[in-house]
Amino acid sequence: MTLSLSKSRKVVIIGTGFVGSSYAYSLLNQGVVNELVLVDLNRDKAEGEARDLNHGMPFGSPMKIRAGGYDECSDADLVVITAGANQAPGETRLDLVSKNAKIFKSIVTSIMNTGFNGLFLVATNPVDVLSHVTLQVSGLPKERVIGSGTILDTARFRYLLSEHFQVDSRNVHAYIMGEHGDSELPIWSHVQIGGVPLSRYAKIDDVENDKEMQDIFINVRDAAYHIIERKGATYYGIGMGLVRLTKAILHNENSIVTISTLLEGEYGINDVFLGVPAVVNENGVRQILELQLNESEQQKLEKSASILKEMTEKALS
Ligand SMILES: NC(=O)C1=CN([C@@H]2O[C@H](COP(=O)(O)OP(=O)(O)OC[C@H]3O[C@@H](n4cnc5c(N)ncnc54)[C@H](O)[C@@H]3O)[C@@H](O)[C@H]2O)C=CC1
Ligand SMILES: CC(=O)C(=O)O
Repeated sequence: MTLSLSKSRKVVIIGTGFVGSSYAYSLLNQGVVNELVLVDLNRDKAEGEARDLNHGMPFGSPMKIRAGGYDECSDADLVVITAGANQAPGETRLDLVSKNAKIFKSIVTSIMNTGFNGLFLVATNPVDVLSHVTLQVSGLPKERVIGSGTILDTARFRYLLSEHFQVDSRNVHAYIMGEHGDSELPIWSHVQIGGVPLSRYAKIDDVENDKEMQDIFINVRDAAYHIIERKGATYYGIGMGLVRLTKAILHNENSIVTISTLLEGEYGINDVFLGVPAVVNENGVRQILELQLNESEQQKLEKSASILKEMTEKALS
């Protein structure tokens, strides 16, 4: 169902490559915003995408789509950053840090110079580190800088569990937390199918050490590598994940989603962006959910945080 948009909602996408254009296409299909502006270093690319998307308008919901410059950010509700380098086959997300941190410092400065006073949603990798760079350069309150974090990994996890157990993925409740990357972790202790804890549903005593469950997690963690080897990039899943977050924000949904946000003592971790479940609404991150993790999950989360902290310190220096 398409929601009626009584309130004007303007989104600017910075970077109209695979991810930015997939997000735009998904926004048009789901009728989430009134106004969408596409900005790219390659102005022709943004212009071409805007024209192509506009030709789908009679099949979607009425909205305004155009290519533009940074000045369009001055009255935007949400700026979504998908600009920068993506991984070559075999490259990790963290390998992109120096290239993309430099690009981000310039992009975020240009946006703030327009007087922008909305929310940032960051998808470029390494997303946790670049969300922190965005927070620092923008000077905005922390709740207004959101990274897509582990929203995609969580979706992959729910999908693979749903395939394994042959249950609709919307009835599988599960979280991937930590880095959007190699040190991420599955929160097995909180996986539920239709409200039934996984160990009970699947009759597995030690879920965390079960070979089939471990294989599912490895396929989640390594999904991007598998796709990049085959088609060069991933973009549909994250495009839809970004729309989910856009709806949570602009429609003030108070939804619980796994995003990257600055931790200040939650889970005993300080001053690092990482993926956690949080309540998101039109003001941004309202509240981080503090799940009761078991000892092994807590240790893995702390390890992931320490890897990100080291990378972030380098990127911010
Ligand atoms: N967070 C997530 O779950 C995911 C993140 N990604 C990340 O998204 C990013 C983008 O990936 P793709 O779209 O595949 O790359 P792409 O190469 O197709 O597109 C990047 C776009 O950014 C533009 N760009 C570069 N510098 C710019 C600047 N200073 N200002 C404006 N535009 C600029 C380029 O012209 C290009 O159009 C990568 O870092 C990738 O790793 C990709 C998939 C999932
Ligand atoms: C590329 C990337 O971050 C992903 O597909 O998870």
